[in-house]
Amino acid sequence: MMPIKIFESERSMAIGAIDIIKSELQKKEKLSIAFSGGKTPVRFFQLLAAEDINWKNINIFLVDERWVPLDHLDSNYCLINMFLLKHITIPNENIHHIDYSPSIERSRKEYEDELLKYFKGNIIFDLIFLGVGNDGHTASIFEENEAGLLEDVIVTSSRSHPYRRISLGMNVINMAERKIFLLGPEKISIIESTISKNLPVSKVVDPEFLSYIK
Ligand SMILES: O=C1O[C@H](COP(=O)(O)O)[C@@H](O)[C@H](O)[C@H]1O
Repeated sequence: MMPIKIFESERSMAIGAIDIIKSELQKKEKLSIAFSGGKTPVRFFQLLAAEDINWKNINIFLVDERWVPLDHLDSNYCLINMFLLKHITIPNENIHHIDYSPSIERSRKEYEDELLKYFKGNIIFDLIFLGVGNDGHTASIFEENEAGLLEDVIVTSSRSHPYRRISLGMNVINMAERKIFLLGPEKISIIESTISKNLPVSKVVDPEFLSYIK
């Protein structure tokens, strides 16, 4: 059984996640945070947007993205923008999205270069918020994407999911100071079975799991 912090409701899980950001902000002047997309973090984004936070001190990054334009409804950036970014006051330069460039390799490289520039060569996020798919994928790292996992930013795809993807590599995820999974109640059994099945989520070292009861 993996240690999972279980909250009473989706709202209290979101508040738990916000408290992590606030407590890190008390320790550090500036924070780098990478957010995942998907349905699970929507409530978290909505409540976070209403918080009194000095966003000038936070740089926001994407954990992963589908290779689609930023205003495409399947874009993770589009979702984060809809529920968080457009409701907060944050300098444009603090938002680091994964652009839809003419080739996917160019999108990957541009994002990698941006990360290397921001982190001065050593990509160590303060916080990474992760999700898990029903098939045990995390970020956009699927079971079939064993190759290239050591690179900082990778191009991935899956037979069972639409679009090619761009994702932080597992090494970069594991270098982060804290890796926090937000899980709907239906994801608990998935998490519990990932280790025996060796699914991508089981490769995250020292993860923190937050979930809630139905
Ligand atoms: O494909 C993705 O799915 C996961 C999980 O999404 P959810 O809708 O089941 O919460 C997400 O973490 C990832 O960012 C996204 O690209």
